[in-house]
Amino acid sequence: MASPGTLKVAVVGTGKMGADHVRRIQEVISGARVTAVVDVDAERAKAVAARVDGCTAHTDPAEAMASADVDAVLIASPGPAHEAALLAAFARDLPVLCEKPLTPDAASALRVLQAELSLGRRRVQVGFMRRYDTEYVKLKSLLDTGQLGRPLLLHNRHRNLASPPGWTSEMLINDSVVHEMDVTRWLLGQEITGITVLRPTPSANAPDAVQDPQFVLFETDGGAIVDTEIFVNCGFGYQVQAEVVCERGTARIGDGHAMVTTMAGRWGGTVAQDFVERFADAYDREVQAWVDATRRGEVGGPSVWDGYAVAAVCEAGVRSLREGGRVAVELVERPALYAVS
Ligand SMILES: NC(=O)C1=CN([C@@H]2O[C@H](COP(=O)(O)OP(=O)(O)OC[C@H]3O[C@@H](n4cnc5c(N)ncnc54)[C@H](O)[C@@H]3O)[C@@H](O)[C@H]2O)C=CC1
Ligand SMILES: O=C1[C@@H](O)[C@H](O)[C@@H](O)[C@H](O)[C@H]1O
Repeated sequence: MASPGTLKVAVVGTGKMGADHVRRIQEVISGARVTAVVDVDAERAKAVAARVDGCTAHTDPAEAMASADVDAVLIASPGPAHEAALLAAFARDLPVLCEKPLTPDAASALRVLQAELSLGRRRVQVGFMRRYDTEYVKLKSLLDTGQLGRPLLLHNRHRNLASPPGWTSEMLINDSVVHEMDVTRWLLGQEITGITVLRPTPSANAPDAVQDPQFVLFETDGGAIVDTEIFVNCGFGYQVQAEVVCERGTARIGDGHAMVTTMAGRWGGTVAQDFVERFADAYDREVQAWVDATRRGEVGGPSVWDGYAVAAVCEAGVRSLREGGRVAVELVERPALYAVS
């Protein structure tokens, strides 16, 4: 039995991330429990619900949100389904943690932004979990002290073991580099104004017709240049690294290994195999922060503005990938509701 004040959460989408968030809420974090799960695949929803005491299974997000036993929503369905689920949550004035991307394109992200603006207050935290990762938090704290001086360059590397079936060249931008877009804006406190996607010869290990790797350049309104190598069939593991070059020094994250062993004339560690392993702590802290803020009646973390700004960069990035060359990023004026993100 949950204690009074426990947040009753509906989880929409019970695939890889949704099922992991259900486990996290039930077994890892405090202050919340899962009371409903939703999936268009009814059998999958039932299987996940069966593992949680008192949890109901649904195929329609709006039906689950109508339950008196739900007071917050975690959206972990695919990006194209997010807008409908977000609008259903707004209709019930429910707080939301929405997995990235907020929505798959700038127009739909702007509709969500307008809908939240018409509520007059923030209801959504967007799931850019790197903002909760210990290493990224340390890097951000150091940059914010100003000791290193002005950031001039940011180098990112983002490697996945292998792309899942059905992966496309555009998904390297929309599903993967979307994280570097968010951390660039967050770490530097600057908006991205232009993007260029370069296409090296694809790896022989990339599925047919998938442009992998890609090399992506951002320019920012503060004059920084940011590069990201995205390689989703690197074949050896999951690796995310970032190095900021500033006027008086550099700072780099992502090389850490939990343990280094020395044996038989060699030393070394292991490489994580996927994001669930690499960012486990970050997901825990992200969901705990959402639960804690929601129970205090507050909303924090990455906002709908952040989701919209990144959606606009993704859209420009996909155009650059398809047509070549630099594509400018155009944003609407930032509303006062999102003055601090
Ligand atoms: N923060 C991160 O590092 C990561 C975030 N994600 C994000 O999490 C979300 C889910 O991704 P995965 O779990 O990897 O996908 P998945 O394909 O494993 O699971 C998605 C689930 O949603 C269900 N679904 C589809 N349409 C639905 C709808 N309209 N309503 C309810 N359920 C629906 C599917 O049947 C499936 O069970 C995506 O937004 C993705 O971008 C995914 C991986 C890592
Ligand atoms: O969000 C994620 C996935 O959707 C995406 O496919 C991966 O490339 C990212 O590393 C992961 O964090």
